[in-house]
This record gives sequence, structure tokens and C-alpha cells, in this order.
Amino acid sequence: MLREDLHPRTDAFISAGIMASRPLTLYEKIWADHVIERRDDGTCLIYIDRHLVHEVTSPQAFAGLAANGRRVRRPDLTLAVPDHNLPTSPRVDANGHPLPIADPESANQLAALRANVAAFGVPYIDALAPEQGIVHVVGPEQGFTLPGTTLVCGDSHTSAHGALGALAFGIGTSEVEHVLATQTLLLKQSKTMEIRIDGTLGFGVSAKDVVLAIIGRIGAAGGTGYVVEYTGEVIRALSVEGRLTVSNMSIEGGARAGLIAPDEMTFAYLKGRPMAPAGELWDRAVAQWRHLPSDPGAQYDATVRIDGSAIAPSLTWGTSPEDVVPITGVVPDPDSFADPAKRDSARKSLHYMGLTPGTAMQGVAVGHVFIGSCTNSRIEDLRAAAAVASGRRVADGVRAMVVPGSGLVKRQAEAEGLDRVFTAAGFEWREPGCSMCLAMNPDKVPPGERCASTSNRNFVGRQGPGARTHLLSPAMAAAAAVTGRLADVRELMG
Ligand SMILES: CC(C)[C@H](C(=O)O)[C@@H](O)C(=O)O
Ligand code: SF4
Repeated sequence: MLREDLHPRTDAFISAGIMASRPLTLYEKIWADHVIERRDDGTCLIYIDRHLVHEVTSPQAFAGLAANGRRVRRPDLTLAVPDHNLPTSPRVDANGHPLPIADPESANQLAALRANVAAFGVPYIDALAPEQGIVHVVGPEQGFTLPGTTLVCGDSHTSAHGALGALAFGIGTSEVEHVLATQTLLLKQSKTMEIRIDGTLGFGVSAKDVVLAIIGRIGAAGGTGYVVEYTGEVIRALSVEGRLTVSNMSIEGGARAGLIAPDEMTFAYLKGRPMAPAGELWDRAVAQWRHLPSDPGAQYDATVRIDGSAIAPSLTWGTSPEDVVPITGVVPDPDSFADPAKRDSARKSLHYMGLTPGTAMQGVAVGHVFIGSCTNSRIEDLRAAAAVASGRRVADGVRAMVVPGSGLVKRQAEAEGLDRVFTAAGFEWREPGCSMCLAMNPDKVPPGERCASTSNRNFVGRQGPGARTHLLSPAMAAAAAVTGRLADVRELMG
């Protein structure tokens, strides 16, 4: 299913790279390859290679097309899948008949997506298809996401796909309509930031801890105006799945997109995926992708360096993803922040979170554990959580759920026996979807209750009105489930 228009233009950036008067970054190469027209004010018309669509941000966009009598310009470059509103309870009854969706608003959104893809001829992965899953898990898994492409979705965590070397970012509903109609977007070029993480990760430290450490360091607005490129030994050593976790949360650090240069690991991950190029086209694609990494000496507008060896298993204490402490840390004193606005927001956060300054993070009791979301619901995440859950029991009074990111992840996990590890330990094993990452489906954290969550946002009300969220890694979430408290996974496993 290689898109024929992709490769001729990919040749263009190779010549741009060779003929450029200066070394180029990965971002500059992809950008240069996709500019159709540049206006005097610097605004560019950019070609979009890939468009992912889900039920939340697409209904108005399709309605706009219908109202103007327009069609989808390139259905073959578009892929739709429901994820946010889908319940994660069983989807068919004992006879295999689809079960109705109780919430009328969710049922409407899902029905609208089905009707729209049918009316506009857009490729669609149905709720009952084995490949259904969270849009940001499905894209890479299907090989829809490819290095050197521009990829958009009406969803902020589209940044995830940057892990494969795609320039991927979230867009609003009006832009969704624009891309559906024209396969282009109007954009200004971003500044570039290199986030370099060297060293080696310690025992019990995962990609999630890396990205939490990054956001803790640069702040939730630190990447505003930038496209980030993650580099360094730690990033190179991460699996593609770990890289997806890091790029996923770029937007939580304010960045438009978060790229990682494709390498042999990327190519091995993509080879043989259903929508990736095959045969001779595969060889040509890889030959071109090898030109994508930033040239030696390429200049970034900003550089941040982090010592990966110093990163501990980490988690959030507040209501912004920048509120990060190591698990060995304590709840900070709002007065310790120099910025008056941060002091104020920290006070409000602690009130909402029901925490007092100076309390050790380790030992804070949790009632809920959520292992899932587009940040941490791939097979390696489930393996890491299962390694902790194995032979242990979910603590009394804790509700713990595992929600695979896609049907394929679910099946793979079941083939490896992970589902049995989880259910034997007392975890719920659910159907794929966004689930408890955000309260748009029946999976919610009740008001005032505390949840250890592998998702990416700890905003007020994110997991349900009044819900208190601590973001952490899958291994740390499993450690919280079996101890009933925020716990240092290194002590449990060491
Ligand atoms: C519903 C959707 C538009 C939203 C997003 O843009 O990210 C959601 O996926 C989220 O994670 O908050
Ligand atoms: S899993 Fe969460 S962050 Fe990811 S797309 Fe769904 S709601 Fe957004």
C-alpha cells in the first residue's frame, strides 16, 4: 500500500540535502521536502503524506466537506479508527453480536465516524476489527507511519509518530477539514530544539521516566515554538516502543512535534508491517530513509542536555506533567518555587491532589491503577508491568486495569500469557481504547480518588471529575497496584 506520490518527492530532499549550503537537521530535511509554496510572510503550504482520523475531532470536519459539496482528496492517504469513546468492556455478546453503546453521546460519535468513512470512502478500522486500537498505537503498528513523512491527526499526541522519524503533529478540527479537502496545511516553520540524553539508564528506569525527566526539566511550556529532536545514547538504545513513549509526550513539554532519527532499529520495526512498502519498494524506501538523520554539524536553535544515568524512576505530584519528582522524593513546598505564578498553581495543585508539602511520595496510598493509553500500552509496556505483577496480588481495595493499545497488542500479550499473569494477580484485562486516560468513556476514576496512571496528562478532572492522577511508568504502575501505594519498583524487583 505504498503511496506512489511519496517516493518521487522523497528524492527531492536528498538533493536538497546534498546541495544545501549548510548541514541540515532531520526536521529541516522533512520540511524542505514538503513545502509546496512559500509566502512572503514565511507561511508555507505543506504537503501532508498521512492523515489519521478518530471519532472525536472529525465529525465537524466531514460535515464541513459535505456542506461545501467537497470530497476527501486522498482517501488512500487517510486512515480512520475509533478509540476515545469506545468502552473497553467486551464488544460482542456470547453469540458474537455487537453490543450497543450505552452512552448516547459516545454512540453518536462512533456512528458518525462509521457513516462518514462510508460516505467519503475513507479506509476504516472498525471497532470490532482485530486491528482496532488507539490511533497512535495503530499508525506505527500498521506501517502507516513512515520515516520522512508528514503525518497529522486531530489529536495532540500525534507527536508520538515522530519516534519513527515522521514530522507528526496534532491539528484542530478546521485543519482536519483542510487536510481532508486538500491534503495540505498552511504552516510556519518551527524553531529546532535538540534534547540530548547521554549515558545509560539505571535498573528500573524506562522511557517514561526519561520523558518525565525531560518535561520536569524544560517545563510544560519549555518546547513552545519548537520542533524537538531527541538525540543521544539513551535515545539510540531505546526500542521503537520506548521512543514512541518519549515522542508521545513532546506536546506535554509544549513542543509541536518530537522527532527521533530513523535507524536500523526503526527499519527492522517497520519491515513487513501491512501498510509499509514491500519488496523492491522497501529497499528503495530504506535507501532514502538513510539520508534523513541530521547532518553532522547541523545547528539547532536550542539544545538541552540531560544525563540519562542520573534519571530515577519518576512520577508527578501535581496537575501539570512538569510536576515531576523521583519516587525517592517528597511533595514539594509551593514556597520553594521562585516564580509567583508557579507558587500559586502548586498550592492549588496540592489542594486538588490532597497532598501536603514534605510528604514522601513513596507510601502515598492509591485506589486505582491504570496501565494503558497511547503513551504506554504497547507490548513492551505490558511485559514490563507483567514482570512486576507476576506472582503478586493487587492490594486489597485497589482497582487495577490493563488496557492494551490495540487488538494486535492484546492478542500478542495473550499469546505470551501476559493476560493470565494480570488476571491471576487481580488486574482487569480490557478491550483496546483510550479508556481511563481521559473520561470520555465508562472508565473513570471516582471523585477524590487517587490513580497511578501510565497516561500522559494529570490535568484537573482528566480521569474523571475530582480524580487525582500520578503519571508514571508501567513498571511503577504495577508496583503501585501490588503494594496499594506509590512505590519504588527498584525495591520491589531488586
Ligand atoms: C480528544 C482529543 C482531541 C484529545 C487530544 O487532542 O489530545 C485527547 O486525545 C487527549 O489526549 O486529550
Ligand atoms: S490514549 Fe489518551 S492521550 Fe492518547 S489519544 Fe487517547 S485520550 Fe489522547
